[in-house]
Parts: sequence; structure tokens; C-alpha cells
Amino acid sequence: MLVLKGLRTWSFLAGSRYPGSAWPTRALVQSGRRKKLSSGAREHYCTTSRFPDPPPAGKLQKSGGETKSVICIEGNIASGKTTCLEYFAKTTNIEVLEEPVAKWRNIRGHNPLGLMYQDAARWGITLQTYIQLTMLQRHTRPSRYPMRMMERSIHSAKYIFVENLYQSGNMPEVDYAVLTEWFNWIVENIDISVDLIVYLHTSPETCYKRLKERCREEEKLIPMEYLEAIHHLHEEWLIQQNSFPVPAPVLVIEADDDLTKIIRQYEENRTRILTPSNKQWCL
Ligand SMILES: Nc1ncnc2c1ncn2[C@@H]1O[C@H](COP(=O)(O)OP(=O)(O)O)[C@@H](O)[C@H]1O
Ligand SMILES: O=c1ccn([C@H]2C[C@H](O)[C@@H](COP(=O)(O)O)O2)c(=O)[nH]1
Repeated sequence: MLVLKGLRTWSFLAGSRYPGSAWPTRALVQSGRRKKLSSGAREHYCTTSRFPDPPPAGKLQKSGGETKSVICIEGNIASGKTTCLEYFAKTTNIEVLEEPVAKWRNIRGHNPLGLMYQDAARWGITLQTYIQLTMLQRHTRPSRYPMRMMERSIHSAKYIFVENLYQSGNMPEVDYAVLTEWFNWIVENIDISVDLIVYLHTSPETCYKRLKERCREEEKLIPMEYLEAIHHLHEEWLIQQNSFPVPAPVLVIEADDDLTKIIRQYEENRTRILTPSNKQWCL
């Protein structure tokens, strides 16, 4: 392991290892189909990889047992997810839930996010255990709104970030196995269903530029290779759909553009984003 300025650096692109996944993956997701939409957004829909709808009897429901639509905004670090949520929060009457990053930066005076970036092999399991819990809390939080828009999901925490730690050799197999068992139990017993994934598709270079502009203290250590690895895992999961189950149809927004153009895309896709039950545009 390389050491730089006293900190453990990252080795991101170790060989692929996928034991213990919750579902059979490649065989299922290869039946996914895709089409190009006129608005410039691409849609990918994989019926066979969706969670059962409604959830099987006996599964714990979201608190209150109410039925609501859940839209998850997925994408690389600094791809513009929070900005997207802020835009929809201002212009629609829906519940918007940002990622609980403040909690990840301060749990009883400790900063697991910062620790993870300093020494991923030591603190990766700590951070991801807490993220899995806080994302579960997000998914199951009671709401009076019929629609919820969330930043990321418990699914991407597992399939992107845990996976990256494991594949890059920064998470021991035993830690990966324990997190996977927890995740599988949650999937099988708690309703964490999603109705639409909006994937903000960016180049790692764009994210690197935006990350530097945003200048979050803990993220100053992030090298370009990390964003490339996270990008690659998103592409496999949501575009090629050949790594892990995709829990909902995917609407791809090309998000490298400046803010004015992105907002135009949000407007062009507003109905599709806010009517996830309308599958007319799906294959
Ligand atoms: N389309 C855009 N063009 C230029 N800068 C953007 C754009 N979208 C977001 N930003 C800026 O990039 C940084 C990261 O955006 P943010 O929404 O926080 O990303 P995320 O929530 O995905 O990490 C912020 O400083 C934000 O103001
Ligand atoms: O499961 C996760 C989710 C997020 N992170 C890290 C990545 C970023 O440094 C922050 C917040 O992400 P944004 O993309 O800026 O919203 O949290 C993680 O390590 N694991």
C-alpha cells in the first residue's frame, strides 16, 4: 500500500470480486432493454431486476404503511445531485431528502467520512455501516407527501461505495460479508423499494472540477482515479446493467452541461421524473 504524507492512499481498481450478492445478477439484468428518448434523456428499464411490487407479504412496510412514489437521484460525487434536489424542492410540492452527510461528518464528535478518506482500509467498514443505517432511516422515514425524492439510496451505498472499497482491496472479505448479510436481510425484510432512478451522467473530469470548486474539507484527498472508479461502477450498474440488481427504471440525464442547460433538461423531463408510475415512456 502506498503511503503519501502519512496518509494511506487509494488503490482503486483491483480485480473484480462479486461473492455474496443479494440476487443472481448478470443473467437477470441482461434482459434489460433501453431506448433513446427525444428529450435527450436515455431510459433503461429492466423489468426482471426490479423488486417485487407490491412487496411480498410479511415484509416490513415503510413507517405508516403508506404507498408513496420514491425517486432516487444517483450519480458520482459532485455530479450535481444536491443541486438537482434543491431545484425540485423549490419548484414542486414533494418531499426532498438530501443525503445525511452532516451525520456522516459528525457522530458523537467523530467524523467517519473524514476518517475513511484518511485511511479507507481502517475506516471504510465504519463509515459504510453507518451510511447503511442512515440510508435505511431515510427510506423508511414517515412522510405526509405522496412523493419522495432522495439523494442516492441504500442500493448505491452498497453497490457503488461498499463495492469500490472491496474491489480496491480496502475492505477485508469478512467486513464485506457482514455488510452484505445486513444488506440482504434489509432487502428481504424491509420495504426499500424505489420507483425511478434519475442518473446524473457526468464525466469523472467534470466531477473532479466541481469537487474542487465545492471544496469539502474531507474530500481534498480524493484523486481523479477514485472518481473514475466510482464512475465505472455506476456505469456497470445503471447503464450496462451487468453488475447488480437495478431496483427501478433508470432515466439518464446528461449532466456535464452548465446549470442553465441542466435546468432546461430538468424541465423537459419534469413529467417523466415526477410521474414515475407513468410507464408510457418505458420499453
Ligand atoms: N451543472 C452544473 N454546472 C456547474 N457547476 C455545478 C453544476 N451542478 C452543480 N454544480 C456545482 O458543483 C458542486 C457540486 O454540486 P452538488 O450538487 O453539491 O453535487 P453532489 O450533490 O452530486 O455531490 C457545487 O459547488 C455546485 O454548485
Ligand atoms: O455510500 C456512500 C455514500 C457517499 N459517500 C461519500 C462520497 C462523498 O464524499 C460524500 C457525499 O457524497 P456526494 O456525492 O457529495 O453527495 O459521501 C461514501 O463514501 N459512501
